[in-house]
Amino acid sequence: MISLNIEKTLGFISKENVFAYEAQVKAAQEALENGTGKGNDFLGWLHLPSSITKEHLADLKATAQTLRDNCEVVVVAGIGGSYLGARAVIEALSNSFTWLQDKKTAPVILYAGHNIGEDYLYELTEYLKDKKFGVINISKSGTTTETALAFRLLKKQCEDQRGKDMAKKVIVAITDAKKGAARVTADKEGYKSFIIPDNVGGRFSVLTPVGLLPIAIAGFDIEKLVAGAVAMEKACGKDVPFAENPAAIYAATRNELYKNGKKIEILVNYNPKLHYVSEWWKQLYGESEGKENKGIFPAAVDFSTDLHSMGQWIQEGERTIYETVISVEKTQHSLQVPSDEANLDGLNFLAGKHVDEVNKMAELGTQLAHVDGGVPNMRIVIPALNEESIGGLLYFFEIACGISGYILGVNPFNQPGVEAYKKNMFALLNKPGYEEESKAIQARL
Ligand SMILES: O=P(O)(O)OC[C@H]1O[C@H](O)[C@H](O)[C@@H](O)[C@@H]1O
Repeated sequence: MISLNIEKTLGFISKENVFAYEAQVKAAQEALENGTGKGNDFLGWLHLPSSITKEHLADLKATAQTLRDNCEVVVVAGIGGSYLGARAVIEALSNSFTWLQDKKTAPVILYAGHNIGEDYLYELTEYLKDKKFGVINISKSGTTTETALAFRLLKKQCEDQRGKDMAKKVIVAITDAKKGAARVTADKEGYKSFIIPDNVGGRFSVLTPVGLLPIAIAGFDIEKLVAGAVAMEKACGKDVPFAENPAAIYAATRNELYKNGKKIEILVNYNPKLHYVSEWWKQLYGESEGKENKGIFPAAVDFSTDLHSMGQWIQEGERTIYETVISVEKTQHSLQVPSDEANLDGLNFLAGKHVDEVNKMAELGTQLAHVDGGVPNMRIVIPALNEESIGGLLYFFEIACGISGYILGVNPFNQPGVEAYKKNMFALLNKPGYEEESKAIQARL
């Protein structure tokens, strides 16, 4: 189970003021439960973990097995909420060098549709030329340009290389039940498909097939992942007293920090495998709260790596930041620093210590230094990088985000601002239906 400690924020804000949010948190929890708040048509994630059935997981696992049996490589095509959750979990749980290992226990998972890089796509398609590969086409709207473009290339390549029949077997669609081009294509081509429920927004969809299928293909236990989320659904439930509810405390603390001029939250990890959990978290909080000219800016660093690049700014830059550290209690493997008679590097004071002991002292030393430098610090501890912990962590951030957004007074479940760039891009590319916008934008250039 994860735990949250806010002690090191309390030199900057008072516990009393954090606890003064109790009523607002309660109101937010009730609005979520009763569906009476803003964006209430997007609350399908709230009790999603506990509503996932064994049959659904079995269906996902069977499809995962088909791809595992028939593919050396699986390309996950998606962007934003249709990509980051799967990548976050897969990278958190995978061996860091998995793609370099000769003996593979699962297909290599690659990603596409999350950029419009010509070189990226060229190099990907080149790499896939002699590979038995499959594709998961993930898009809630079914019309996202980045994903659709990548899928057009990959679909053709898969059919050309593997034949239409095999392509049908190893291409899976995860999209809306009825609308969008991805649905039309899946139905027409007869792909196996999974539905993204209407009431679950992209950034809250990691525990739908959007996340679960790629995670299962990568060889991880989706039952345990969901069980971790179910446990957290209970631990963060609306009837859990404020002081014992980590999501309530996190939501209250970050709002109080924001009120006190801390406009940027830096999510910190001390384990490179958590990099994409931070990327996922950035979308979750950025799209949920950054609106109406309000919202904490979600940033992230990987320590100790970034202590050697961003450490200076964090220690002594503008004091508008606070840190939320994700600390992993136990490592998966054991490695000790060897002793060396010559001690030329002067490291014998570390001999016999586990690498993680050094890491933990880096973490503690950094926390104290940053607090001394004027940076409030929260600490989330997860037991280990395993399915249960990660499932719990993801749900914890989701529920805290819903509460936090309601406290802030915004609709945490829409993202109207994302359309602005798309409109301009379509106008510039002369997309049919954008004739007026094309004329208007051309006049501005
Ligand atoms: O799943 P899709 O419809 O393809 O959307 C993918 C992503 O892109 C959109 O522009 C939104 O900003 C995100 O919230 C969404 O997760």
